[in-house]
Amino acid sequence: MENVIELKHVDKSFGDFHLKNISMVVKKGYITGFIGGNGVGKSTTIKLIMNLLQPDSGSISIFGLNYKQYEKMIKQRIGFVFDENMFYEQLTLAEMKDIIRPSYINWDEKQFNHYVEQFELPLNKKIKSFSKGMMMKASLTIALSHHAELIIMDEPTSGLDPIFRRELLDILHHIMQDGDKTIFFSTHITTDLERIADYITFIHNGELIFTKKTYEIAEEYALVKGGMELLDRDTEQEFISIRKSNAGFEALTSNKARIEDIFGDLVLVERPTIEELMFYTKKGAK
Ligand SMILES: Nc1ncnc2c1ncn2[C@@H]1O[C@H](COP(=O)(O)OP(=O)(O)OP(=O)(O)O)[C@@H](O)[C@H]1O
Repeated sequence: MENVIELKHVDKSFGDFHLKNISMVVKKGYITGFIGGNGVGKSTTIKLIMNLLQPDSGSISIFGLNYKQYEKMIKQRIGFVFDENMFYEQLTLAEMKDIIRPSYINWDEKQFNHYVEQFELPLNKKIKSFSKGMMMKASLTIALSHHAELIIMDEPTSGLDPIFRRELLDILHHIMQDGDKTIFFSTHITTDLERIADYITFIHNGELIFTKKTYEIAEEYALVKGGMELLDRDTEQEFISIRKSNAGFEALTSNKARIEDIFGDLVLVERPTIEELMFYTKKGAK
């Protein structure tokens, strides 16, 4: 399976913040969701992947190519969708398109018109009058009109209402039918991932926790609930983190099978949501 994005031992520091020894891959033909709490390094990683920042050490390759020699070639093949407005607000979408079009060898006017129609975007209204949802659709239209093979999105669903979020996820799902495309997107909204992500990459405090197939997470991780009498110094070591209360404990494990061996049916073993996974991992790291 081809890796569209590959980071090897990437480090990047800003003052107190360190992105530490990140090695990760994004596989071709899949949707990978990129999760982590506030300020853990998601945008920094995306900027490194886009060559908007350079790593202090380590290497980054996109489509197997490095930015030093092949920047132009790589950028032709990426569609970058920000959560911020990246257009000139005083222009209309038609005018903006005329500025962007010459930069792309593969620009496809028919495709542009197709998405403008599908997304019901006004061509002749100033972009400053666009809602956040319209802006997102415009951004995606541009990415799809130059036949980007890799679509990278930083928080595409933040600030969108639930109906539009769902619509956007459907659009992304539809884009994937093409087979050649790869989507990498960061989000805080974990239910979005449960809906469409094939892989999940999780970072915390500048460190990569894992990249896993979404369904594997449910197989390996478990939320375990039981009585306090089951916990002692040894059994506590089996968990990533534990929340204790008068009613008993609730804890996260990354080794569901082992917990089942140790506790049998003395505990309740449930499938964690991605939100619970993030919550307990953060707690465990403290
Ligand atoms: N250009 C910069 N100069 C200095 N510090 C920066 C710069 N960019 C990011 N940081 C710091 O690096 C850390 C990680 O930021 P980053 O934007 O990557 O996090 P994030 O995971 O995307 O967070 P959020 O989900 O809140 O957007 C933060 O502490 C931030 O303040």
